[in-house]
Amino acid sequence: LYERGRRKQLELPSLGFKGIWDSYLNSVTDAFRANAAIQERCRKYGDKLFTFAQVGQWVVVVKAKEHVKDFYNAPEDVLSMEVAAEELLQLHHLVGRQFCDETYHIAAIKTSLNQNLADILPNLVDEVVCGYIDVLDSQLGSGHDWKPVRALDTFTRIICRSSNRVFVGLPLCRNEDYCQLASQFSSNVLFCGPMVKLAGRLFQTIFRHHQRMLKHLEPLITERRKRSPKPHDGTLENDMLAWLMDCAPADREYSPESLAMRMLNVNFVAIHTTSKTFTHALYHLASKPCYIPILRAEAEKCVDKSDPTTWTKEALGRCVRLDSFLKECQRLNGMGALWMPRMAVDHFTFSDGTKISPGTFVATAATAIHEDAEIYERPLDFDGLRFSAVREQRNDPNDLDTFEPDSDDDWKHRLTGTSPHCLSFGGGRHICPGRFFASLELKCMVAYLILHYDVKTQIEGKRPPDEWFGPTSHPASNAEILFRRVQ
Ligand code: HEM
Repeated sequence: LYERGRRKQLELPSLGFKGIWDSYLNSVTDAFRANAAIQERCRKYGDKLFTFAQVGQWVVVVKAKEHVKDFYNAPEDVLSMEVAAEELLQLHHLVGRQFCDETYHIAAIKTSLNQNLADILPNLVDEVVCGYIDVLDSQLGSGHDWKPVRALDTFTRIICRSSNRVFVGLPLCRNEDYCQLASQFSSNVLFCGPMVKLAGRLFQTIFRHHQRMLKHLEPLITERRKRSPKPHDGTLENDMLAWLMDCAPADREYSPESLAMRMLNVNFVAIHTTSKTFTHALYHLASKPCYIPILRAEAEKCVDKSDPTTWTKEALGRCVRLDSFLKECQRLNGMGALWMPRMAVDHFTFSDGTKISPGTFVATAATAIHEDAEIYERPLDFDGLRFSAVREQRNDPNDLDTFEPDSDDDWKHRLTGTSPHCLSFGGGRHICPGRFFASLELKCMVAYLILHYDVKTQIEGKRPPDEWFGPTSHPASNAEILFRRVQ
C-alpha cells in the first residue's frame, strides 16, 4: 500500500484520488468502464500527462504529440517495453526466461522477412486461397445461400496457416496440433498472465508450449542441419525458420530449444494481432455493405481474380482504398485505451520537464488519440476512404500505370505509416517490424474475400460490438457473419 501511494506521482493530476483506499475503490469501478474513464480524463486534462489508477498499479497516461514522441523514442534501459511486458504478463513464469532474454527474431523480421516480401508472396497467396477453400468453403457447402460463420475462429485459423506457410512452410503450417499451438499461445498468455502471479510455474507445466513447439520443429531443424552444415550458405528454404537460423548467435544456429522459443515468439506477436485486425475489418465490411462494390472494383482492377498466382506486392500496393479501409478499421477498433505499456527502470524526464520515477508504468491513450477531433475530422465516423482520399488527390487511381504509391509523404497515409497520431503499429524504438508483412497478408485476405464472397451482419447494418476487458478491447469473439459466394 505504501509503495502504491508513493508511486502515484503526486505532482501529476488524477481524477478522484484522495488517498490510498480511494484509489483502490476508483480502480475497481473504473476497470468496468476503463475506456470511458480514460477518455473522460483526457478531455479534462487536455494535453497534460495524468495518472490513472488500475487495479494492480498506477499508470502515467501520455496523449500529447510531443509527450508521445518523448515516450516512444526513450531508450529501452529507461522506459522498458520488456520489463512492462514481464510485469503485466509474467512471461518468465509462463514461458520461461529464454522467451524474453533472446531477441534475434526481431533482426530476422527486420532484415530477412521484410527483404523477401515479394519472394514469399506466391506461397502466402497460395495458402490464403487453400485456407479459404478448406476452412471457409467447407462451412458454406456447395450452394449459393447465405450461411452464418463464426468469424474470429474461422479467420484466425486461415491467418495462422497463411502466416506459418511463411514461417515454417509446408506441411507443418497445415498440421492441426501445430496451428492450435501457434494460434492459442498468445491468447493463453494474454489470458493467464495477470493471474500467474499467484499460479507460479503452473502454466508452463500445464500448457508446455515450448516442448510442443520443440517437438514440431526438431525434425525440421535436424533435417536442415544434415542438408546444410552452415545455415548462411543459401541452400535452405526461404522461410522464417531459415532466417532465424541466420540471425541466431553462432552457438544457437541449430539449437532446437532456442529456435523453437523464437518461433513461439514470432507467432505470439504475429497471429492474434493480424487475426484481430482482419476480424475488425470483416465486421465493418459486413455492417457497411456500401464498401463492398468500391473495394471489389478496385481489387478487380489491380489483381486477377481467376489467377491468384499472378498477384504481386506492387499490385496489392495499388489497392489504396483497401489500404485506407484497413487503416480506418485500426484507427477506430482494436487498440486498447492504454496502449504500448512501458515501465520506467530509470529516471525519465519528458521534454516539458515532467519527471517520472523508476517503477512507474507509462502508456499511451491510443483510443483517445485516434478519436481526437483536433487530429481527425468527424473522428467517431467510420470513413473507409479517409486516407485514400488524400492519396488519390495526388494520383489518379484509375490510371494504375502512373500511380506512384511512394510519392511525397504518401507513406503517412498508408496502413504501414505510423506517427504520434496513429499508433496502431506502435512507433519509435519498438515500432512493429512485422507491419509490412501484416499489411500484405491482410490485403491478400480481404482482396480474396471481396472477390469471392458477399458478407452481411445478422442484423443488417449492426456491427458486432467490441468486447472490453479493462482497458483492452477485442473484436466480438462469438459473432457470426453471413457469407454467400459471389455468383
Ligand atoms: C495487424 C497486425 C499487427 C499489429 C496491429 C501489430 C502491432 C504492434 C505494435 C503496436 C507493436 C509495438 C508495441 C509497443 O511498442 O509496445 C508491435 C511490435 C512488434 N511486432 Fe507487431 N503487429 C502486427 C503484426 C506483426 C507481425 C505479423 C509480426 C511478425 C511477423 C510482428 C512482429 C512484431 C515484433 C517482433 C514487435 C516487437 C518489436 C521490438 O520490440 O522492437 N507484428 N507490433
